[in-house]
Amino acid sequence: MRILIVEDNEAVSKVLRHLLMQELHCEVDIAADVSSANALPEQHSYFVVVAELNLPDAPDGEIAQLVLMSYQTPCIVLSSNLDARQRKKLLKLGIADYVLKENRFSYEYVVKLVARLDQNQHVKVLVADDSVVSRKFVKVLLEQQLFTVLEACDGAEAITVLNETPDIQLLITDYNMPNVDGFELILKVREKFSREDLAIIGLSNDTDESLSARFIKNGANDFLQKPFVHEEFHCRVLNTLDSLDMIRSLWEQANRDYLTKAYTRRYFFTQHEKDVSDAGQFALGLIDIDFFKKVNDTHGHDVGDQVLFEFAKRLKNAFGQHFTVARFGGEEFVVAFKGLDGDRAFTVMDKFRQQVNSQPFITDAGELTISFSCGIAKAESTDTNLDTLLHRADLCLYEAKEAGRNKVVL
Ligand SMILES: Nc1nc2c(ncn2[C@@H]2O[C@H](COP(=O)(O)OP(=O)(O)OP(=O)(O)O)[C@@H](O)[C@H]2O)c(=O)[nH]1
Repeated sequence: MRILIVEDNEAVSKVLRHLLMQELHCEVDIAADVSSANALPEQHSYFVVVAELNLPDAPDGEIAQLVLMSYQTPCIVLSSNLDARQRKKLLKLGIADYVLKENRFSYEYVVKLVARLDQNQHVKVLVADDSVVSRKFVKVLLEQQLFTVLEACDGAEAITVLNETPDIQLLITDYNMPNVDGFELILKVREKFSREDLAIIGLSNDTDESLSARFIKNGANDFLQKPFVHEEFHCRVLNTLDSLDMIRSLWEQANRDYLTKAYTRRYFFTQHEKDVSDAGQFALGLIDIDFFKKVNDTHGHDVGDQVLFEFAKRLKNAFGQHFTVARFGGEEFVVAFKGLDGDRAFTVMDKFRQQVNSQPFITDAGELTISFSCGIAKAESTDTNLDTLLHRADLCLYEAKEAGRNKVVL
């Protein structure tokens, strides 16, 4: 990512360049005025231009138009003070945002904004509104922030689009729509998409003051009364997406192991507790890497970590697409073979065992040959919980270790 700063105050441009390079690891060019900036976009392609509003050779914000029209690049405007006329003009032009140079937080905000714009390129937003004018207006605002925007003319179409495009992260929906209105839409959507899957913002020009609370009680994350100003819209959208990121990150921390990114014991139990007593086939494999302490003792903890990471990667590649792969702690892993009987689980696990043992692990200490032992237990009609199944798998694992390791025991 490459960024251009057009700023005549050297102290400001240096601080900004330092922060952008440090935080976002991007390349940054600086121009002190428009005439020196003009040559640069021919040499480089810029992700965004951060430009001062009043430059020596462009004293009235002409730079913003130049960046948007000639450079065809998103623009963040910096200013020491912005009057109402200039603000209106800039928003109408379609800048990504403006930042008032008030204190050091202003520069941190610029960095956060650039990072968010970069992320937004991969974020899909669905706008559901029966008014074409209103829908297009919201779409333009979102595209200024580099979001990919999909449209639906009512709630029914919104549901279809969401089902066809499950990676949509944000739904912005109007209240009054034919067929399926905003409330009904949210209720239907929340049956399938949880708060960590999809964020929702409600919109309405209805004057009923209970609307915002009703939207949020029905499952929306936020609500905006129409007509709204650009800045409020952008802030609400960004706040909502920040919260979504935070919820997802908490979910990841609770459900994925930090080192190997395999699922945690907690996720394993919440996901599979019921499978034990269900009518379908269910088996699990409890895995323990052999002589792992020796890897640590001989080559150090970091090499031990590399082995764990690579082992989990191989496990996920082999089974992760269809089955849950979890790290229970240390060098112990579990695979939940939902839909497989014990014999089939044994066969696939034994094949994996042979692959692991025959393909050395590349580590900082060179190539290491790794083996593991595994106990497989299948669910019986008398089983009522995962612990009893895990206990049986553990007994089989013990047998595999006793029999010399590098073995799978059913
Ligand atoms: N590098 C690293 N080591 C870990 C981690 N968690 C646990 N260990 C180590 O894993 C080792 C487990 O050793 P043991 O339980 O004695 O088992 P083993 O050496 O694999 O021997 P067997 O299971 O009997 O074949 C210990 O040395 C732990 O310190 C981790 O996250 N990283």
